[in-house]
Amino acid sequence: MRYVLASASPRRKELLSLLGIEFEVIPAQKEEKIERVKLEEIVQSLANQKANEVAEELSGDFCVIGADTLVSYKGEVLGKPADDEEAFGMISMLSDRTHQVYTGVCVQYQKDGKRDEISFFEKTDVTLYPIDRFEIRDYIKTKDSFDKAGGYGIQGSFGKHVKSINGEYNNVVGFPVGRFYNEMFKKGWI
Ligand SMILES: Cc1cn([C@H]2C[C@H](O)[C@@H](COP(=O)(O)OP(=O)(O)OP(=O)(O)O)O2)c(=O)[nH]c1=O
Repeated sequence: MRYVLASASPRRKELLSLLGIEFEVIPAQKEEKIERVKLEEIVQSLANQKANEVAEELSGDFCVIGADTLVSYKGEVLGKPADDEEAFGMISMLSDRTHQVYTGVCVQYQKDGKRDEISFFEKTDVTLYPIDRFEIRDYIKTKDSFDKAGGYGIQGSFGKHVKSINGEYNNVVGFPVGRFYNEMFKKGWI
C-alpha cells in the first residue's frame, strides 16, 4: 500500500514512523476553512480537508493520512500564535489551569478503485502549573511557540510547566499514534 502523510508537521512524521510503515510526505497546501461549531467537528473537518486535498491528486491504491490539532480553553479555540504577543496571551490564559488538546485524524483509503475513510478525534486534558510572566517571556524567546497550537510544545522545554495530563500524550504532540494504529488495525489497513 502507498501510505501518504498529508502533513508538513515534523512531529507527525516522527510519530507515524513509530509504526514501522514506509510512507511518503505530501503536505496539503490550501488554507483550511472552519465551518463547524464543536471543536471535535472542527478538527475532524480540517483533517478531512487536508487528507482529501492530497488524495484528489493521487490515483491507484493509496492511504492518505491528514491530521489537525487545536487547543481549547473554556470555549476559546487556540491555533498557532501569529506573533510573540499572541503566544504570551495564550500561555497566560493556560497557566495554572486545565485545557483540552484536540487532534482530528482523517484517513482516505483507496484500493482496487474503492474509496473508504476513517475519521476520528482524540481529546487530552493538560493541566499546567502556575507560570509567571518572566517564565513566559523566557519560553517565548526560545521560538518554540510559533508553529504550535496553544503556543507551546509539551515535548520541549515547556514540559517543566506540565503538572498532569489525562489522555494520550502523543495526541498533544499532534498525532494520536495509539488510537490511529488501533483504528487502522480494526480496518485491516495496517
Ligand atoms: C499543543 C501542542 C501542539 N503541537 C503542534 C502539533 C501540530 O504540528 C501543531 C498544530 O498545527 P496543525 O495545523 O495541526 O499542523 P501543522 O500546520 O503543523 O501541519 P499540517 O497542517 O501540514 O498537518 O502544533 C506540538 O508540537 N506540541 C504541543 O504540545
